[in-house]
Amino acid sequence: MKTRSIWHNLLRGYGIVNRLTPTYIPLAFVTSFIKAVQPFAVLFFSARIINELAGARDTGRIVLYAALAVGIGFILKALNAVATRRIATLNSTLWARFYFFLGNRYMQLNYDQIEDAANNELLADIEAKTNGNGLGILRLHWGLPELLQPLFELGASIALVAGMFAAASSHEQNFVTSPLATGLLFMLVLLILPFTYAIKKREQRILQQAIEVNPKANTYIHFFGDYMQAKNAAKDIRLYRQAPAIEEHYRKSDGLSYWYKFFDLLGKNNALAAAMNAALAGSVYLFIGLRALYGMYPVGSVVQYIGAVTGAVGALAALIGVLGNYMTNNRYLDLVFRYLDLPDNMRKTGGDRQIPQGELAFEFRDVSFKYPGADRYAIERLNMKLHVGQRLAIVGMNGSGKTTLIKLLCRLYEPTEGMITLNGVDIREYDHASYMRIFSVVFQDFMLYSFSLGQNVAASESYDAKLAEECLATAGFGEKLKEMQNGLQSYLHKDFSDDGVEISGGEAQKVALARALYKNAPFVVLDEPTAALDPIAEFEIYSRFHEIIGGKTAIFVSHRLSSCRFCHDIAVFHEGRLIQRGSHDELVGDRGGKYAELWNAQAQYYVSA
Ligand SMILES: Nc1ncnc2c1ncn2[C@@H]1O[C@H](COP(=O)(O)OP(=O)(O)OP(=O)(O)O)[C@@H](O)[C@H]1O
Repeated sequence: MKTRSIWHNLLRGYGIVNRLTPTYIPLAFVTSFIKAVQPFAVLFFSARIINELAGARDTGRIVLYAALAVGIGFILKALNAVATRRIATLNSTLWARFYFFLGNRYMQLNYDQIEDAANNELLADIEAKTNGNGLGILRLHWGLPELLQPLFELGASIALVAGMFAAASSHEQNFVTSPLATGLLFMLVLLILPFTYAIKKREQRILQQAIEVNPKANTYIHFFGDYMQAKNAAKDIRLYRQAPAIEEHYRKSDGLSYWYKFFDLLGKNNALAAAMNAALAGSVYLFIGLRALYGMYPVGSVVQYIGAVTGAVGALAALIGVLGNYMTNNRYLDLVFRYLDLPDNMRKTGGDRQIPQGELAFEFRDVSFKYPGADRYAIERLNMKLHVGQRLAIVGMNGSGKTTLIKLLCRLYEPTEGMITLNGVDIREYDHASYMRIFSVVFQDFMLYSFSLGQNVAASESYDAKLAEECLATAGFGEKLKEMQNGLQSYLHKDFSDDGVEISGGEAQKVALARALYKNAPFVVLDEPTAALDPIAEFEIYSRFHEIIGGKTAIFVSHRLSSCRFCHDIAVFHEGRLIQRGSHDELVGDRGGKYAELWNAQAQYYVSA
């Protein structure tokens, strides 16, 4: 994929830095300016003081220069301290803000984009390059003072060295004092720059190899870093002795040899740069010293010009390095922008129709669906109607397409062929957000977050406590709630509170059910809602199922066929096809049918020997 121009990426990247840490850019300008100018201000006044000492010796002036040097130095230092403190706070929060920014984008992606491995790999790559190597947006953030400071230093050096040229024209006595000699000195300075450029370029090439040598290296480190500490992996790690396998992956994934090469080169380059700088500084001292001997400059100006010329060279070398960094970083900025520019399918396909008032009826019209990259249909030519108030149970063997059907209904995926309609209109024509409001779903792999119980039930920061308690009681969590010291305010898990409560899998399922009830949507979809419940809790839920669901429509996926009996209507799926539909008695009566086969297979465990 083509990398976008560095200017485009820089502008967009700094736009993001500004959005994440709004005062950072002006503060970076202030601190860089102060840091750059401060030594030159001291240099300037020191030169004036020496000139006075060597010349007119006017005490008043000397005191004035000293006072100005100290006063300006003090003001600059104080300003710098304030700005630097603020910058340090912003630096420490940027990382978190950036991850929140990436996470927010992730939440906006369409579900099929999340299940797309390429998108996940892209995100892992961005996180790894950001976290492991400080590249991408973070690099722009850290890099700004590195860019600005030498720019200001260059400006200040040029301002201080200007007098050197003015003096040159009026003092020509010999070669040393001639303008040609000034020109040669600058040629020497300019000659060093291409060397510096070549050195930095090589450094950047090796750095890039080190970063790219094993594109998965950081992804592995990231993944295993999380996995090794994941609470829900702890049991498997111990029982399947996964630690050696993890170590092996870690070992394979390291690209250390390139890093050694990079640091080795960096050391050599630094030594070479130091030698070049020393040679240059020597030449500058000699040149300016000789000119002072010929009376071309007052002695104080020697200090000023030497400081300014060497400062300018240092600033130029630093700028070359920083620009190299920016160029290397461009491809990592591109990764971030590729991720941010992933198409917004969810909004694009959503029309703006509002959900009709009154009765709602869904229809699957010849719907087929294949997961991206799959060669087999997960749902094939499905024709099915669903009316308000209906209780539909969906049964079938593992992998028969039950959960996929729910994902299609909830618009997490779009049909590959055919369409799903609501009151005769393609569901894609409805406004996405209002469409989502008509479903309360409990998925098999539901998630609760480590916030308070009440916030979990309401899925929001604030909640109606009475309603939350009622829903919890209806879902069978009433007794447990009474035991919880802080009631609805009890935190689940200990991530955010030491008093957090650990709940069992079945209790969590009850909370998830309460969350679905709290939402009070007209369609309730329950995918294996009682798989983790004990037999008594399960019996309670099913015996009160009609009371719990009320006038709502319920779609209910379960492997426990006995719990489907209360549904008016049972749909049997097999290999992605709807193969039977009817009441329990009708389906059991069809002795050669799949339902009877599943029913009999399950029933035999309950028949006493
Ligand atoms: N994200 C996915 N990508 C590719 N294929 C998938 C994905 N999710 C499910 N499948 C495949 O689609 C088919 C139907 O899966 P689905 O989850 O709908 O089955 P299910 O009837 O709900 O199964 P179970 O009873 O085990 O929950 C299976 O063959 C499964 O392997």
